[in-house]
This record gives sequence, structure tokens and C-alpha cells, in this order.
Amino acid sequence: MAEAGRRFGVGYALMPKKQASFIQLSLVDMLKERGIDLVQIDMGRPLADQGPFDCVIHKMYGEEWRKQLEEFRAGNPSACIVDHPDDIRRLHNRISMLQVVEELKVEKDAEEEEKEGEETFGIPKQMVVYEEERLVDRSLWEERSLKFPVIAKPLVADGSAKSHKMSLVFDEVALGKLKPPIVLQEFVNHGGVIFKVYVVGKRVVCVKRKSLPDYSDEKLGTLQGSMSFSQISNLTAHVKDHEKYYKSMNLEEGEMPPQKFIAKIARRLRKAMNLDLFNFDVIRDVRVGNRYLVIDINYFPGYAKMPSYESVLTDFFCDMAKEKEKNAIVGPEALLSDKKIRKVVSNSCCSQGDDGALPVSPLKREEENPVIPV
Ligand SMILES: O=P(O)(O)O[C@@H]1[C@@H](OP(=O)(O)O)[C@H](OP(=O)(O)O)[C@H](O)[C@H](OP(=O)(O)O)[C@H]1OP(=O)(O)O
Ligand SMILES: Nc1ncnc2c1ncn2[C@@H]1O[C@H](COP(=O)(O)OP(=O)(O)O)[C@@H](O)[C@H]1O
Ligand SMILES: [Mg+2]
Ligand SMILES: [Mg+2]
Repeated sequence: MAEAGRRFGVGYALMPKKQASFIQLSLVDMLKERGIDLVQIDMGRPLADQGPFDCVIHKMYGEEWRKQLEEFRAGNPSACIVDHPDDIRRLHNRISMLQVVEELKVEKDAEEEEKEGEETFGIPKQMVVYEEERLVDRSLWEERSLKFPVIAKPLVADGSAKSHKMSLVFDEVALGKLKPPIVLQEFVNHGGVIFKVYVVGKRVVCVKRKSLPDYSDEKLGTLQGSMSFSQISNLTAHVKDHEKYYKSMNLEEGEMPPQKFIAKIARRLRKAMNLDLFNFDVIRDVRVGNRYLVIDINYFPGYAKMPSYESVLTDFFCDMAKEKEKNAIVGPEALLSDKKIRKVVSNSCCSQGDDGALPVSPLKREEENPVIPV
């Protein structure tokens, strides 16, 4: 139920495929009830001429769009832009995206001692190669202690089909055929399951997905060349019904990582990257058991596949509206120490009593995928 005041307008700029998956009637309706309207941004007209928007969400690339956002911001200083293109940019490169995880580790080591038996996290060994002749440079491999098999990933992660084309490489012959710039990453056996951790502001949802199978040393001895694949964790994602989707992947059995541990990584990543809308892929290293490796971070992922997507997103936008309200009362100066000040908005509206409580999931799997506020 909306309050008497002005409604909260959220403009969205998304590619057609993303729009089709993200803007579902169930979300639009739930938001409407809470006084929030989702409005499509017309990419054929200047953004600054559109609105008014209290908030803009987007997943668009390029300098032209960046300029449009800047102009919009200049004309609408109280509107929030989720998220800033400068912050999103680091996720367009597979080296810089994981560097931030390495930086978290340093911060963690400094602030708390690692206790025996406790979960640890990191990233797989990896290196970037820019020139073809360097691909088979043994000294480079030794320097990084890299061994076959490796996963070859395009350096650029710009959302194109090409940027998702991976190959599992078993030997030097196949390695020589790769096209740099490419990231060579240690393949880590992980029980054939990845964990996708969706972050929506302060809310976090972790789900299991199918991944590449493990390879025994014996099996590896028989393998040659390379194997190409693309978006392996999404192969059955067209199945709409969540229950059927999980069953179809036989993922019932695998143990989930501890929620508190995952929430801690999510909270730190959110803060370090200054981003509200992202997910990250985590695998559990079977050699160690309680060691988790972050292998990928995606901006504005496929949220519609996330359990309770409507309520999680609705609560997020309600948070935005509340923040705006609060800011209108205390004034922006009071919040200047907050790094996220550029997202804070004023002249608010709406939102029924959202007290930050956990949203109720309509799905059966809610015990396994609870929404953890970070
Ligand atoms: O389309 P979806 O729903 O499969 O979402 C894709 C994501 O799937 P996920 O939610 O992680 O399962 C997908 O995640 P992965 O890279 O497959 O881990 C990407 O975020 C992809 O965006 P982009 O192509 O990298 O710009 C996302 O694609 P876009 O919808 O943004 O094009
Ligand atoms: N280091 C790794 N060890 C084992 N499997 C991996 C590793 N990196 C990626 N994978 C597998 O490859 C898939 C795609 O890799 P990812 O880096 O997530 O690229 P994308 O951006 O296309 O999702 C992952 O979901 C996982 O199944
Ligand atoms: Mg991925
Ligand atoms: Mg990705």
C-alpha cells in the first residue's frame, strides 16, 4: 500500500534480453503496492530529458551512456544512480575483478587471526597473457606455479557471447591455439557445483548451480587438447520453475557453504567495490574442503533466477526510498562520511513499513537459500 505522498520512480536502462528477464509483472506489481514505479528509460532520447526519476538502475556499456548518466546527475543531484559506471568498470576485466578479492584477504589478515579449521577464501592461481608467444613460456608458468589443466578465459568480460567462451586446456598444443589477451586460471576440482552469491544492497542470497565435473589424476592422464564451453551454470536456466530447476540439476545433496562466512565476503566485496547489484561465483576446493575460491563477479546478474527475487528487490528499492526520506530530514551533510553519498536521494515519497526484516520467501527452498542481510 502506497503512502499519500509522491511515488518513488525508478528508471531502468537494460538491454532487451535483460529487460525481458528482469522486468516481470510479479516484480512490477509488488513494487507498485509499495509505492514504487518501474519506468523504462527511452534509449533514443537524452536521459536528462526524461523522468523525473528518484533512482536509475542500468546495465549499459560505453562512453555515450556514461556521459548521459553524468548529465542526468548534474541536473538531478538528489537522484541515486545504482551503480556508478566507474565502479562497474572493474568487473569488465577478469583480472581487476578478482584483484579486489585479493585486497580483501590482506584487509582480513590484518584485522583478524585465521583460526584453525575455519573457512578461508581466495582466488585460483592465474595469470594474464597478452602475446601469443608468451602462452607457452615455461618460465612464466613456473613463476606462477601454474600447471595443466587450466581454464582459459577471455580477459574482457563485457557481456558479449565471446567474453563467456571458455576452454579447459589440457596441454601445450591446445594452449598455443588460444587467442590472447587471455587469462589462464588453474582448474580446481570442486565437486561439480558452484555457489552463486547474489547481492542486492545489504541482502545476500546464495544458490547452488551445476558446474564442470572433477577430473581425477588418472583421467587427466588420458586427456588431450582442450574442451570449449560457455555459461555452463546457465545451461538449464530456461526452466522457469525454481523447484524443477534445482531438481533437474540434481543439486539437492551438496553442502552449502556457511551463511555467515558467505555473508561476510559479500559485505566486504560490496563495500570495497562500492556496488549494490552484483553476484559472485564461488567454488569449494576439494583438496582443502573448507577453502573457497571466488572465480567470477558479475554486474547486475540474472536476478530473476534468484529465489524470492521479487521481495528481495522490492525491499532493496524500499531501502533506497527510506534512505532518501531520512536524508531529506537530516540533510545530506550529515551523511557526508558515507562513501555511498552519491547514491543518497532526497525529497522522498512512499514505502510501507519496511523494518529491514527478512523478506518471506514464497519458495520451498527458502530454508536453504535464506536472505541474509549484510
Ligand atoms: O541473462 P542471465 O539471467 O543468464 O544473467 C547472466 C548471468 O547469469 P547468472 O545470473 O550469474 O546466472 C551471468 O553470470 P555468469 O557470467 O554466467 O556467471 C552474467 O552476469 C551475464 O551478464 P554478462 O553477459 O556477463 O554481462 C548475465 O546476462 P545478462 O542477462 O546480463 O545479459
Ligand atoms: N578456476 C576454475 N576451476 C574450476 N572451474 C572453473 C574455474 N573457473 C571457472 N570454472 C567453471 O567455468 C564456469 C565459467 O567461468 P566464469 O569465470 O564463471 O565465467 P563466466 O563469466 O562466463 O560465467 C564457472 O561457472 C565454473 O563452472
Ligand atoms: Mg560465472
Ligand atoms: Mg561472469
